[in-house]
Amino acid sequence: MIHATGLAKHFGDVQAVSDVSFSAPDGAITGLLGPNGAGKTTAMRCVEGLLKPDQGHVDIDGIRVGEQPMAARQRLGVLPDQFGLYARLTTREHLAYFGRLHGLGRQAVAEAIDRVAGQLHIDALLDRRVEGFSAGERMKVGLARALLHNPQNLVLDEPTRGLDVMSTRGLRDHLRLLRSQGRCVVFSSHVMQEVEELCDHLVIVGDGIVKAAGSPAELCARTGQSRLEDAFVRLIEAPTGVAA
Ligand SMILES: Nc1ncnc2c1ncn2[C@@H]1O[C@H](COP(=O)(O)OP(=O)(O)OP(=O)(O)O)[C@@H](O)[C@H]1O
Repeated sequence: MIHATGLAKHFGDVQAVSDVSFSAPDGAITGLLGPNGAGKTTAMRCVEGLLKPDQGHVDIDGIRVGEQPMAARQRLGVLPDQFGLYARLTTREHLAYFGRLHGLGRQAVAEAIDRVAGQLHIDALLDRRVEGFSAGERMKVGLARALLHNPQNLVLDEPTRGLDVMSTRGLRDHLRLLRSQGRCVVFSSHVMQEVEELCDHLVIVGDGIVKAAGSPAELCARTGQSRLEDAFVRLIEAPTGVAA
């Protein structure tokens, strides 16, 4: 379970996030949805412990990220923007490196690689260099890396960017599987159809604040719209506080 409370972060003169709070429960997929520049990535990076917020805090399974970053990271898998892979390593070397960073021993790393390779059907990629991989292949390696230490919580920043229909469907199925296992999944997206299909809970972020939160059906009902896209536009354009 992930709780973000009162996050604020600025970069020079830019207030990227002013006040973002949300809860992402276990056994659910939570979507952070917002227009370009809304502050989604900044908020996610605070959750991941990659950015220190100016204000506010994040708790992962009750562990405060700012106070116990290593313990929090053990509970969290991250699929970063652009998948963050080292082109010169093979998939296996890549996964082994990250497994060791998570403190897994040699045998545990080998077992974890076998497990994620089976889950994500990437056996054929294990001994190839990441360089030259397609977007879908890179995504799978990034996801395998995120799941290697079997985390209870998973955050993904725009995971379907650049993926074709089959890879997108494969990812979607995998996120549903993780939900059915009781994991907490948070992802950011611009793609309305995707969040509508996948998310149990949506957090609408605009201008660095949370404009509204609820299930897709609740957000449609609250704004009197039948389509999520129309509800989203209403919520983003609503004066601060009115729609939340
Ligand atoms: N490292 C940085 N330095 C300066 N400004 C930044 C930095 N990171 C983010 N910003 C600014 O903060 C604001 C929020 O950016 P952020 O990337 O969090 O938004 P986003 O909702 O993820 O956008 P997108 O959907 O376009 O990826 C933007 O105005 C962006 O230019």
